[in-house]
Amino acid sequence: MTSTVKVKQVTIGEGMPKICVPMVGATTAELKEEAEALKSLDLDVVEWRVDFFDQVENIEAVKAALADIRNIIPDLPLVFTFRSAKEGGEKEITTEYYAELNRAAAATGLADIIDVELFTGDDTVKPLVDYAHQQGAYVIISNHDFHKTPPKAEIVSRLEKARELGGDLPKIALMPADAGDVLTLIEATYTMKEKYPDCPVITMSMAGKGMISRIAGEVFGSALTFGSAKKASAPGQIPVSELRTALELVHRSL
Ligand SMILES: O=C1C[C@@](O)(C(=O)O)C[C@@H](O)[C@@H]1O
Repeated sequence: MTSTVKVKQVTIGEGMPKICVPMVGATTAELKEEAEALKSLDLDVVEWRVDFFDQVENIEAVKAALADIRNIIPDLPLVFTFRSAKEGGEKEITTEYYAELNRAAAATGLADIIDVELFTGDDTVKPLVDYAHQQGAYVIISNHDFHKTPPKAEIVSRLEKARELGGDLPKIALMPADAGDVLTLIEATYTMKEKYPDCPVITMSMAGKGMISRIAGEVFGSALTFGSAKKASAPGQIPVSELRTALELVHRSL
């Protein structure tokens, strides 16, 4: 278990939360255009949301698009994410294909971090995490609920489970019904920070009410935050430049 995750020139889990921008293009042409546009933004990490890609069911096409993206942004840390429909993503695929897709991405060596959904099932998650590590990739183990925020103990237990399964970066994104739910997410984040200083976590409360959680990570213990470029991949994300300003404001006050 590492205490920070160092990817290329970026150390996640140290200092200001790192800004991650999702790429949501549907075609290779759109993805290339998006990757080009990212070069002029003040960001730290890029996430390819491959569930938006119209050829996601063709592994060779996915690998080719990954290589194209890599060519355009060779030096930026890249997260490979297939977000399933049940966790707020664009498409549903079989568990078998999910594992195959993520293994193929890890094997290319082009993605620095692979996002694996916690609730895919331990029998799939554990071997996938081990395989990604063997290929030299880090792993985010993630969970999303676009409808509600569970109690604090449940949030902590999911993040702990992600850590136990070998996730380098446990992650959870939850929808708040009210401001109390935002506090619950933040409290769970702080508990993880206190209990496991060796394990950076990524947390966010979504939509407008949850936005505060996307800028307060340095105080409460979330190591990475998602900002939008052209199109947000989840409710509550704010544009990268505003996000940087807010993170710097918090940072300077500490
Ligand atoms: O898991 C996450 C977090 C996220 O859902 C958000 O709320 O910012 C955005 C997704 O692209 C990413 O994979």
